[in-house]
Amino acid sequence: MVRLESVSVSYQKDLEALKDVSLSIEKGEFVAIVGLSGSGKSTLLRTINFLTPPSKGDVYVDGAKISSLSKKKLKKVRAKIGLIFQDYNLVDKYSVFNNVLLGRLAYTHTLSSILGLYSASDHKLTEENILKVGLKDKMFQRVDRLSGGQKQRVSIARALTQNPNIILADEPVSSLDIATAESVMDYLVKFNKKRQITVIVNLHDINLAKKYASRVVGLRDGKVVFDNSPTQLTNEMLHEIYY
Ligand SMILES: Nc1ncnc2c1ncn2[C@@H]1O[C@H](COP(=O)(O)OP(=O)(O)OP(=O)(O)O)[C@@H](O)[C@H]1O
Repeated sequence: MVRLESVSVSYQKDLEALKDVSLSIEKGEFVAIVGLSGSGKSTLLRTINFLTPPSKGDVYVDGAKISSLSKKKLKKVRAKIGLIFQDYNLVDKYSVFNNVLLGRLAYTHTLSSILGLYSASDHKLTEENILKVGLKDKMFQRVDRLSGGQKQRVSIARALTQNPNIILADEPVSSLDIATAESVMDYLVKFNKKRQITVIVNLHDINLAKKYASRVVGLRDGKVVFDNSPTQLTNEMLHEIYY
């Protein structure tokens, strides 16, 4: 489903953010990427959808080598990858409904999207996904009036509206208190299990990674130093990743 073959990323000469990373992630996995600040977690996620091109190595998504794709084909691959960010990335002045509807953007003709012309099935899907994240009563409220946890549920609903095969989430719960963070993680796990969506999530909090992920990848200075089940995260391994 997602394969990185000897991927390195350099932002500047003599500074590699990722160093020879090879990973293979199968459909339906729930993978947490952990590591210190600056270890390369965001770079790894951005490399998967080609927002950051690798300077060496290859990335494959659903069997397609993404560096070789035409613009049109890359857009198609990206349409199937939902993105969730720490700062939600919502349009503040839009309602919950209109933010979630934006998940259909990649499938909509540019002119139609400018004119706000989405199909009846897009509207239906949007409504269904808002209900699935428990925001029925907020459907037509502006998102800037919502709490952080509610905003993150809107961005999950928007990602779902893409009908994604993969969700990439970059520190999705770092701004939230622990109870709210867990409720957001519960939603991610629910959709991972129910719809077999592959979830790859960067997490600061190792306890959340242990609790929710089926696999943990530990990065240190751009290298993979751990790749196993969370049950294998011994003190020695934590030391390897963090100290
Ligand atoms: N756009 C950029 N230009 C130059 N250097 C960058 C850029 N983005 C990241 N880096 C550098 O690449 C390295 C990895 O950064 P990255 O953001 O991937 O780490 P991270 O593990 O996600 O960190 P954090 O947990 O703080 O978000 C760091 O040394 C960082 O300074």
